[in-house]
Amino acid sequence: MVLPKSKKSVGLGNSLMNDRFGKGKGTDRKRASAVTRIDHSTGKEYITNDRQEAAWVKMRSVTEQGALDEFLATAELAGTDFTAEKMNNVKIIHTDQRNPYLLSAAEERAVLGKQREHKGRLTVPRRPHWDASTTPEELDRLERDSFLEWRKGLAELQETQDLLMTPFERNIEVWRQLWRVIERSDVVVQIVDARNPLMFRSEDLEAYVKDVDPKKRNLLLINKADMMTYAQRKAWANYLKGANIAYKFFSAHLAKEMLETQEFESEEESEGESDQADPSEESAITNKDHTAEAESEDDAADDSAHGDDDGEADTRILTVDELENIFLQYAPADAGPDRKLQVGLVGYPNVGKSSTINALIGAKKVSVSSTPGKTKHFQTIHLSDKVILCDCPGLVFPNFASTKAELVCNGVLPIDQLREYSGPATLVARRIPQQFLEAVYGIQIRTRPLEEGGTGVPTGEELLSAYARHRGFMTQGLGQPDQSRAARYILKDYVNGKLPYVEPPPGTLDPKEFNRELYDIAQIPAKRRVALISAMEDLAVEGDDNASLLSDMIPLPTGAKSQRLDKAFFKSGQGTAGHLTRPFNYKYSEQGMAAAAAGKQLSGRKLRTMIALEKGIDPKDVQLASSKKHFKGGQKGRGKNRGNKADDDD
Ligand SMILES: Nc1nc2c(ncn2[C@@H]2O[C@H](COP(=O)(O)OP(=O)(O)OP(=O)(O)O)[C@@H](O)[C@H]2O)c(=O)[nH]1
Repeated sequence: MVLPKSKKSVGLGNSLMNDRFGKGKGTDRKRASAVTRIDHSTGKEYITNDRQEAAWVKMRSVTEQGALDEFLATAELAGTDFTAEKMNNVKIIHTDQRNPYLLSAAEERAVLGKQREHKGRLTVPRRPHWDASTTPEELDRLERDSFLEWRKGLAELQETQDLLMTPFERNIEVWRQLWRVIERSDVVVQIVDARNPLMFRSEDLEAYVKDVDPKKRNLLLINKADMMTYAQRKAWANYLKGANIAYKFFSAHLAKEMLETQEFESEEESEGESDQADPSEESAITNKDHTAEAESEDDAADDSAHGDDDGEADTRILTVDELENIFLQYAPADAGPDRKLQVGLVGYPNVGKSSTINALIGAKKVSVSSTPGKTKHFQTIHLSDKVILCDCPGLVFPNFASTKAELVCNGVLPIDQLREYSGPATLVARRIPQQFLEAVYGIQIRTRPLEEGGTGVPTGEELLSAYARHRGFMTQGLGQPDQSRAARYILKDYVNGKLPYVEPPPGTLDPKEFNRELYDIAQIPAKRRVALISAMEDLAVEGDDNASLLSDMIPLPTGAKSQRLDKAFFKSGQGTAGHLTRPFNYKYSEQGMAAAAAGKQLSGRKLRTMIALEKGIDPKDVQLASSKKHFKGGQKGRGKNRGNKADDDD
């Protein structure tokens, strides 16, 4: 039987035609406006009825293109008819040739070797040379030609070497913004994510900055440094110094928190002046030597070192003021007193560029507004009478990647459009210790026993199934755990740092050992921490009272102690998925913990143990004040503790 063709059905051919030429384009004169274009091969003008693209369409980031889109875009860039282009210049590259799953150790070594060999070809496109005699049309043509050459070079590298690359920016308009930012900046700051600084760094961008003008300076700003332990910062600092890379650690998150604390404290101070505070309400729980004065001293120490342990310059996480001072050190020596320093900020999407700029301008109370004029797409922000920030759109640089799973986990490939999730989930299951995953989510991951061929590490599927079952995510029909939905949640938690993992610097460091400290009990959401401690106390685990590393507290699943602990911890009613808001250095306030404990009706003894664990002191030294009213009506707490929503379910 032949089914009548629905009028609404859209075949591939139709959709391509609509996509390319638009429905009714050409016939509907009202919608189509005549545009004069230049045929770049002849230099002659011609009229086309293409709709004029809005500025945002031109600026839209193009990273992953299907073969056909890539082909059409290349033809358009070449300014020639695409049928002719097809015969001459364009080869359709299958960017998906590489195995998107994980690599074996041997494969990874081979890939890394090949990447090293071809590293020099990972270039950013250069703006061709131009001078006063170059007409805008000539420059446009030159730029397009050289951009096309650049794309061909990278396509060839991908094709002939079978190397997986980042989905680098393919829209010339975005690169044009970068060119302008580089041309006008005295210092170009590459913002990278602390969890994998080198992955987000473009070495060639630094070379390009120097090509444009040797007087220009480069700085690698390692943002999200709050996600690293001190030892991790130290290891990276040693590596970067050894490689002669100018770097600084920063955390837009901590900077924002510090700003809020300052605002809150100044509000409190002004309130306090008119209304004398009741000293008994200052702190409901204190330990013997942790008085209000001591606390303010602690705050000051915290502030000055900005979460740093010893204030060492190499590992220090800068405050906004310090960052601005560093910028000023890069001011050209020959600049006159009236000339403002121009600081270009570039980086991949999601590395925290906006957050960094917001922290900088937040401290200055500057409102963001773009300077009208030629600089339509990148923003210029007058930070002070000495510094102008130039904010470039986030863009993906050409870089190698070993697998697609890595690109997903680094936040370079979007999670919502993901179809293959088992590779990235396996990477998460390999990187984050099973005990930590179980404690964070309140799940129990059933792994295949060693004697049946299990490896002792959960597979991606085992992790996803456990999570899906726990959250009640089931597929329609067969009612199997909905792994794909579970993957979206877990991968987002990984990308936003709730499941912490920092890549070690290249060398011999073992990633497991490098990250061990990250899986600290302080990382577990408050609710689950209470349950965990409660379980420990029920079992009276001896000698572990002051242990805070989860890996110390919960031995390998095969251990007898662990099985007992698991049972107690996972007893019914303990499991709701919880979340961390801050992955590292996150100290719950005493008030916050007490509130969580009050919700759980914890005994004073357990609460004391919990606080002792948190503070690394003897439980006997913890004093509990009786005041419960402090916890009523939400915890305003001290500024330092605001935003402790660590245990929210989603
Ligand atoms: N832990 C932590 N998270 C951060 C920090 N800075 C930014 N983030 C988070 O990283 C994510 C991306 O931050 P944005 O500032 O939007 O990143 P961006 O680079 O401007 O991204 P685009 O606008 O896409 O270019 C957000 O979820 C931020 O909350 C930081 O210092 N520490």
